[in-house]
Amino acid sequence: MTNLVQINNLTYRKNNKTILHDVNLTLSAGHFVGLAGANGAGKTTLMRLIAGVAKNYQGEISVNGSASEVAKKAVVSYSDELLGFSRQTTIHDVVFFYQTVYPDFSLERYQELAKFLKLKTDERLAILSKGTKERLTIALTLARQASLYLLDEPFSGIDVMSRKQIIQGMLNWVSEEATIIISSHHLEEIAHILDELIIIKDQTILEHRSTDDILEQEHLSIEDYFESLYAEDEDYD
Ligand SMILES: Nc1ncnc2c1ncn2[C@@H]1O[C@H](COP(=O)(O)OP(=O)(O)OP(=O)(O)O)[C@@H](O)[C@H]1O
Repeated sequence: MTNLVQINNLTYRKNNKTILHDVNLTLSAGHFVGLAGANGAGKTTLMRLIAGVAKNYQGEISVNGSASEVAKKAVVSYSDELLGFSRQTTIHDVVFFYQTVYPDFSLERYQELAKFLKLKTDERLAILSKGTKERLTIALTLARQASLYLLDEPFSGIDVMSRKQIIQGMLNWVSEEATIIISSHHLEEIAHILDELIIIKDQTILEHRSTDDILEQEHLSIEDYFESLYAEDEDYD
């Protein structure tokens, strides 16, 4: 069976700086995967590469067996902070754009998500709070019927009570065959829904392990295990 994501010997440089070096990763369908790492470790960059947004890398990245950017964009749902829309654009206009561009975008599913996430249709992006923008990004990303969802720090501006509800809700919104990668600096909040954890350190994937394995073998919580791998670094905040 074809792996959902297959990365071989990936190295990515930008402006003469090596951001990721010799990354190898295999992901299969139907898992919740946490992506952890310190600030600047390369989490966003890795997501952009998997989504086909970042280009000019060395090595191989394939999704559902295809390395083409068009094929990746067709099966990977990734919304990077509503970039590209003017401040005057309304939520309704953004939704219409998604419907037009992505054949797998389900308006019915978006409406369910928007109701749950308390989004209004007529508001302009300019007046949305950080948390409301994040809610919109979550709704747009999950309203596609994709094979792979990438959520990059989706909850940083969302209040704690809503965060818990949204994290729980994600278990229902994403189909069992899909895989979802979530990056977060608050592993303790998402640890209970994760099947696997990826840790990026020193420009590469230091660990990719099942969370059950970490809990059983290391006798540490997911967040304590992550912190233990970074513990030797004095400048880690
Ligand atoms: N255009 C660029 N040119 C050079 N370096 C860049 C560029 N964009 C990002 N970087 C660097 O790439 C590294 C990885 O950045 P990235 O945003 O992927 O990290 P991250 O793990 O998502 O960080 P955070 O947790 O702070 O969001 C950082 O050191 C950053 O400074």
